[in-house]
Amino acid sequence: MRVGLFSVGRLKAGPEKELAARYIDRFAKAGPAIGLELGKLAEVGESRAGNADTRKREEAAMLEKALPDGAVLILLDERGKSLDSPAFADFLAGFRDSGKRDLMIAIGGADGLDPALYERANATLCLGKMTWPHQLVRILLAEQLYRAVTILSGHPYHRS
Ligand SMILES: C[S@@+](CC[C@H](N)C(=O)[O-])C[C@H]1O[C@@H](n2cnc3c(N)ncnc32)[C@H](O)[C@@H]1O
Repeated sequence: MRVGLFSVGRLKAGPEKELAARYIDRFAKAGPAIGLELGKLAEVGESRAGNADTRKREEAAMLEKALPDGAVLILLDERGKSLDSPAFADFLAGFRDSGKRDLMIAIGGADGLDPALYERANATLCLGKMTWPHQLVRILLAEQLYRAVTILSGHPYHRS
């Protein structure tokens, strides 16, 4: 199964971009052995429309364009469901084992994600109850994807 990321807000060159890329690269290298491949990495700039509802609608339209046909859509939101790392690994493996070809995880911009996306999404997950900037969310998610692969493959990176 290909695991892609959609992010509103571009990462500038610097330590956040480097760290996110480091974990994405580790995920890309270790994932195929357990049936998880790196999918599409879609990064779009924040909409500049006049109000938050319009901005979120425009950003949601960009997400719809980037979504592969039939993809599982997972939203990240501080009000979402909290999973520990082994449960996140099982969550991914469940979609993989049910034969899904693509799964895309979406991170919103400063306004968050459009409400319509929550109806379309297969699940909404959180990385704790605090609100993080999208740059840090990208890093946290990338690390958890790599960690999930190590859990599923029995690699000692994750020690519970
Ligand atoms: C700065 S936050 C936007 C907060 C916005 N006020 C809202 O109501 O959603 C940018 C994005 O980072 C992600 N995010 C921030 N904190 C998170 C958390 N604790 N768990 C999961 N995702 C989070 C979400 O995708 C969010 O849309």
